[in-house]
Amino acid sequence: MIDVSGLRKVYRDRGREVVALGGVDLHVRQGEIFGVLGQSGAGKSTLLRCVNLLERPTAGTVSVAGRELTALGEADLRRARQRIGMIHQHFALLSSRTVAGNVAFPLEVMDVGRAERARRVAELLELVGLAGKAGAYPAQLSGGQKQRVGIARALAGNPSVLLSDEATSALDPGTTQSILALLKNLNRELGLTILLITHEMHVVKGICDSVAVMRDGLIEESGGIAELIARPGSRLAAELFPLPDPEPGSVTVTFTGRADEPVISEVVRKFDVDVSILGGALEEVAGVSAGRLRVRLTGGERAAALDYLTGRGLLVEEAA
Ligand SMILES: Nc1ncnc2c1ncn2[C@@H]1O[C@H](COP(=O)(O)OP(=O)(O)OP(=O)(O)O)[C@@H](O)[C@H]1O
Repeated sequence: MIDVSGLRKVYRDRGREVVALGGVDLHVRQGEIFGVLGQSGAGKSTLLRCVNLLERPTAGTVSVAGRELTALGEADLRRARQRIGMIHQHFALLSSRTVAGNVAFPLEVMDVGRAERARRVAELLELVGLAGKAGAYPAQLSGGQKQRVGIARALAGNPSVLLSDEATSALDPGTTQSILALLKNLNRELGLTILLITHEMHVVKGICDSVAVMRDGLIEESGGIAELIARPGSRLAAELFPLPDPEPGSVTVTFTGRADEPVISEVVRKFDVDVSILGGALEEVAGVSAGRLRVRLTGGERAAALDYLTGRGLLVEEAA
């Protein structure tokens, strides 16, 4: 649905070149929620703004829903952008317009007639749970309600893709959860593809199917969440399950979706090893439980026990 290839963006800042994107490839499948995770300055906002060409890339191509945006002239690009919604950290609402007026704004730009506009605004406000707030002004709304208006406005043009620029970063934890739940619902019910950028792991954990980890203008790793966690040396796994540096001889076992299988008691029984637990963490990620356990295995048939764990589909990493 979104294909980004060889994307570079170089800013010129007081005679100096800043490489914000150093050659980024990204593939977001139709109907998925894809998170781009990274620290401040990693290049996330630049990447998002290049996807709808608010920012012109220095090099590379961007295609959305089968159209190469980087090949379009301004008029075609404006039309293509109507099918790409965007929501912002600080909502970007017009303070002089009511909730209904804000949601109607893109429909006015698209020349949608008055009656159809009113019907569509009512439908969108219902969809985001704000049916009773049509006449309120942004200053009279909570942060979560403002973001719901932002989401309704972003959906006005029936987009196939929604871009989210740190949409929950200005919200408290409870409100964040309700906005994430709304985004997940829209993704499921409308088949909306969502590309979101965030510096918050709990956003990724809560709703993303796939993730790319960015640093210094490059993607360090990307893929389905369960697949990434199971990849040796995964940065995502290290951030999700922070454990101290491994002691020599210790073993780190990473698992997804099998927390209730008694594998540890099995290896103790089958291979006569002693298992000491040194640390561990368990999380619900993308709807499945996943975790990391740091253990020391001694005695018995240690090597066979490790092979058995690998054979059961667990990632087994032994510290030298
Ligand atoms: N208009 C600009 N002019 C010059 N440099 C810029 C401009 N916009 C961004 N940069 C630089 O590009 C790099 C990437 O910035 P970007 O805002 O994309 O990162 P980010 O990961 O979104 O960070 P944050 O979460 O803090 O917004 C940074 O070094 C930033 O200083």
